[in-house]
Amino acid sequence: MTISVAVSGASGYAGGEVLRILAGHPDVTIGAITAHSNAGSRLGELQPHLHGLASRILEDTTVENLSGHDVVFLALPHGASAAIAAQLPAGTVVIDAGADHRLEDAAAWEKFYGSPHAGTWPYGLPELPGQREALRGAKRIAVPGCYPTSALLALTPGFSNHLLQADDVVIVSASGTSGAGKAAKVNLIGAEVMGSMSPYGVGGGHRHTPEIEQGLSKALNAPVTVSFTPTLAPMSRGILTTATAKVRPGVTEEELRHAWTEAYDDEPFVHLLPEGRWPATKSVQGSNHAVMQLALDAHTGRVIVTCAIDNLTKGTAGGAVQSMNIALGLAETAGLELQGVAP
Ligand SMILES: NC(=O)C1=CN([C@@H]2O[C@H](COP(=O)(O)OP(=O)(O)OC[C@H]3O[C@@H](n4cnc5c(N)ncnc54)[C@H](OP(=O)(O)O)[C@@H]3O)[C@@H](O)[C@H]2O)C=CC1
Ligand SMILES: CC(=O)N[C@@H](CCC(=O)OP(=O)(O)O)C(=O)O
Repeated sequence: MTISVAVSGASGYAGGEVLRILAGHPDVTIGAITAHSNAGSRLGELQPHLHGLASRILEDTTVENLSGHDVVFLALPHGASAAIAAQLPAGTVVIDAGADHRLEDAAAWEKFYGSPHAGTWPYGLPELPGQREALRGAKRIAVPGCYPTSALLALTPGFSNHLLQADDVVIVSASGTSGAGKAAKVNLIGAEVMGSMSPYGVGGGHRHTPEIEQGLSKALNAPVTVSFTPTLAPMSRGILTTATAKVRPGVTEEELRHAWTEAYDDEPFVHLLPEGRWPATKSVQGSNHAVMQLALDAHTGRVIVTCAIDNLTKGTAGGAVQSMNIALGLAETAGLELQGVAP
């Protein structure tokens, strides 16, 4: 079976990463590739690493150009995907890398994104409880944000097994600058970023806070509140998330390790590392894997979980392709046999 796929936002980081993965996918042919200001350009000028697709021309991102494919990936700025998605045929699998369809709470959407809520689609993080089943046969998929991917993978086993307290969750993440997209911004230029680290969105203001709270609250089946601080790190890609929460009285490190092992032992892309080894972003760079480690800090009664992903792969395009594979009944790992890189 060959699946025809269109990729919008193909000049950007997320769309480019979708193409990098699809170029090696055994069941896919790449149809239309579209952009906005770069429509009309050769892909090779904008994504020089995609050698096999270099001569392809970017078309305008229109419903007409995206129609007629089995699957459409939307890798567009927030707010741009909902209008296009609404006009694509109901039978097409539409996978939105943007935030438009992630949140269930319309008020939270309006507060953090400042526009009307477009609705909620099945969430493309199959490792969450029940989520793989929800993605089977899905025609619309919301790809999680990159920070929520790492944070939810880090803490979900603790909440779904009722091992953690819900009101004192602290998450600090460091991200490579590609997480901010390809458009030129002064805070992302080399002189600002190289050899320097700085937080942003401090004090509950980051739009991924409600997305993380939504996921953890579902895992616990009760409200979870989160303090989330993102940090810009001097690297091009990768996320290292450190998530901590108070454990419930009497919970031991052995119980914690057992819960995380049970959750991820059979997962092809999520790994609790052997005891004593801690995650590094480089070991997952360019791959769809997430690696994590945990410890119980007996002094404060907190579990510390550190999780590394590649923001563009497991955090966006890899997760998107993994979800597509599940939705279409393909092998879940198809096209995703990508390894990390050595230091
Ligand atoms: N970067 C990351 O780590 C992650 C990104 N995402 C999401 O993926 C989406 C794309 O992000 P990213 O690739 O980083 O961003 P980029 O800025 O790198 O790319 C944006 C893409 O959208 C196109 N575009 C810009 N404006 C419009 C418009 N008005 N209508 C249609 N297309 C438009 C651009 O085309 P052109 O270049 O031709 O102007 C470009 O192809 C976002 O929603 C983001 O939240 C999700 C998880 C992680
Ligand atoms: C470094 C950086 O700027 N990161 C982005 C998150 C990127 C991402 O995953 O999320 P979305 O899909 O929700 O855009 C940010 O903080 O907004």
